[in-house]
Amino acid sequence: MQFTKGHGAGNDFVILEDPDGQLPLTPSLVAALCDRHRGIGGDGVLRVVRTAKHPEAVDHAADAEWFMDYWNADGSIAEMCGNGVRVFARYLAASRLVEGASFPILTRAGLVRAVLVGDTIAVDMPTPRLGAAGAATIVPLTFPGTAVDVGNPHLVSVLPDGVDLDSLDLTRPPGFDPALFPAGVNVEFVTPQPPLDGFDLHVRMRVYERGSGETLACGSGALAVAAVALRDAGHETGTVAVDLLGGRLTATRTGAGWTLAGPAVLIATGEVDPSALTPAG
Ligand SMILES: N[C@@H](CCC[C@H](N)C(=O)O)C(=O)O
Repeated sequence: MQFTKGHGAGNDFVILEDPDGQLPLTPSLVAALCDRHRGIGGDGVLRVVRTAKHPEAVDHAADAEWFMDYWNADGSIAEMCGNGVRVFARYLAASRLVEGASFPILTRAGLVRAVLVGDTIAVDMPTPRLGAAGAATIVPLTFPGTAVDVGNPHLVSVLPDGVDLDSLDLTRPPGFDPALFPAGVNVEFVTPQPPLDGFDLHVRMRVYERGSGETLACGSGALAVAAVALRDAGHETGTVAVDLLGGRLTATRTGAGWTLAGPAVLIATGEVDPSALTPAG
């Protein structure tokens, strides 16, 4: 099985090109591929499949040629991946599966458009929808937060003064209210940062991702964090610098919608023998 490995701000993916949707991809194969000791290793899998050839996407075949079939490292499926979609775009362009520097991609959270500008890729993302108040627990502490829907679910918690972002133990999943997030949630912890030239707001965040654990970056999470930061600052629009363990992402809200910009890098290609992988679980 041919694969490519890539990452966006350290959020890393195994990319499988499967234009006709014929790969027998299963949760256990995805988990085995993403295993960092016995597999290739990754926070998730991006299957590159023609929209016309995927049952979840075929109705939108006229809107985009390619569908991002995204899987988390544990083999679960998610609606959106903000870093994944940039890496997906980089792969499409590098493999000459698309023409030009701007093209649509179908995701489970809807149609987006990627624009390639040098090392950076900007994607017009789903508008984050702010929801109910919630809370994230890292025993013995509980942090109030806000539910944010970016196509996938997020819980954004701005840390109170005196709590050091770097001190949080994210080796285990933070607790959350399952009634508020019946399908699970990605949990972001945030601290405001000093102003930065060229940005309206500047924050740092760490994330515990549903299905993948703590990752170096989460693009949809950065968008959720930016939406909360703009709300808290009383801004209708603006550009937010979001610093993550793996680097900086830029989230911008204009009157026309939201854009997420950042790096996307392909680092390797190879061949993996699925029969040599250790089944997950
Ligand atoms: N890392 C991604 C988000 C991937 C999906 C997430 N773990 C979920 O289950 O919703 C990003 O960059 O947005």
